[in-house]
Amino acid sequence: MAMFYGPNRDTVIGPIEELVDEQRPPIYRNYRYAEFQEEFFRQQGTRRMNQCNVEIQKKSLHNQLTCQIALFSFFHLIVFMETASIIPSKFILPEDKRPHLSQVSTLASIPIIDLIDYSENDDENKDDVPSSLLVEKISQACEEYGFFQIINHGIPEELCNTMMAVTYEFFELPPEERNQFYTTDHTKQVKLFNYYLNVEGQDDKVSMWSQCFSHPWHPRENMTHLLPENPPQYREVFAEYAKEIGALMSKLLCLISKGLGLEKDYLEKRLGKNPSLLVQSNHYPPCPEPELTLGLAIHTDLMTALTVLKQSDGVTGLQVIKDGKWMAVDPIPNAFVINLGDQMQVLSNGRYKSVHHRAVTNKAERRLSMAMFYGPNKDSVIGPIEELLDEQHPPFYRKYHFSEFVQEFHSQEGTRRMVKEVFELKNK
Ligand SMILES: O=C(O)CCC(=O)C(=O)O
Ligand SMILES: [Fe+2]
Repeated sequence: MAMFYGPNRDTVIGPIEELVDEQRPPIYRNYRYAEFQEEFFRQQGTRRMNQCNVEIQKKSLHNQLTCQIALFSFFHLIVFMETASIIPSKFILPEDKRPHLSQVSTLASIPIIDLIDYSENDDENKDDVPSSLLVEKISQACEEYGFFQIINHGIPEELCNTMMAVTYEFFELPPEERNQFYTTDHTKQVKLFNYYLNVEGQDDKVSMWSQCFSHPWHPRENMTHLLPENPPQYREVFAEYAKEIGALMSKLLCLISKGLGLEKDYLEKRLGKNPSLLVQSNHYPPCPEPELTLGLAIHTDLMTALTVLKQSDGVTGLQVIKDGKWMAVDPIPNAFVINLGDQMQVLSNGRYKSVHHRAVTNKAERRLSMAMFYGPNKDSVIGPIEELLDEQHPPFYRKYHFSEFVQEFHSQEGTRRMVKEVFELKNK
């Protein structure tokens, strides 16, 4: 365990004047420590930040500043993001990848669907019969937007608020404590990591202005002991939250199955027993230059069928594409954002959309989002649902075991991933 003691960002560093005379002229010029940090980030190659023992010895001809940095780690990246007043070039996107915030539509919105209308009748089996009007609304949202928000979903507001507060507390832990979860090993169950964007024609990857924390959300018994011990309530609150989200996911899968004209338990069965259930919490510190950065790059939720996302109240950041234009998904108090992943697009043979989205940063406030993912069991066979196919509707994808998709996903590491495209048939 290395304990570091470095200068304040504004401290001027250079050869101590008392040690300099005519026989020993200065061999370094003075610099502000912030400038040294900027130079450090500028010199980052394509290495991953998990290489905790990095040595760099490089002479910058430009300013004759020689850096020799040992033991620089992810720890510093976290500290830097949380205290920065200028942003290092490592986070700066090339012009064509920037968010162009003034062009984002704030007037349009994704559908808002009230789940209070869940059931059609009031008898004791009411939960078994979802209202056909609701089924229709959700089906339309899935076809047109691939995204919608739900209100009156039945999950206690206080539990959601506590979950968000405790997750914030996790990201507030001292970096050296949070850092124990940092890894780039994707096989790790519990991980803290950064996303990068590979830019064509550029050696350096651009880092996203966020930190992400991911772990399974079920089965609880298998993983509780792996979750953070700090904040002390994390394990307990998360277990309660996961239980509620699990029940909500079942309802949503039932509504979506009905929307496709299938039995209400079709999708849950098709996705298999022991589905892949992961949570990803994304923490976005305030950013001095929102126009130059992204919190999360444009993506679809590749490995999932369904995502239930909670976002911080009052802080906007999520944006989705609709008709080629970016649209903000402003948070509604006590609502969830629901979106479909690539597995649902394949299952519905392209009828329901997995839509591109991204997260942008802002100067004023930090933001947190918590995405709960529901993906197939690794042995499940995914492909266009047979009942949706006929002569007029030929399959657009070939069938695959989900494990095959996962393998393809990992083999495309470092590229702009096009995974479901590998399984496309010529009919498309
Ligand atoms: O921060 C957000 O709202 C977006 C999160 C997201 O898209 C994801 O975790 O996949
Ligand atoms: Fe996403």
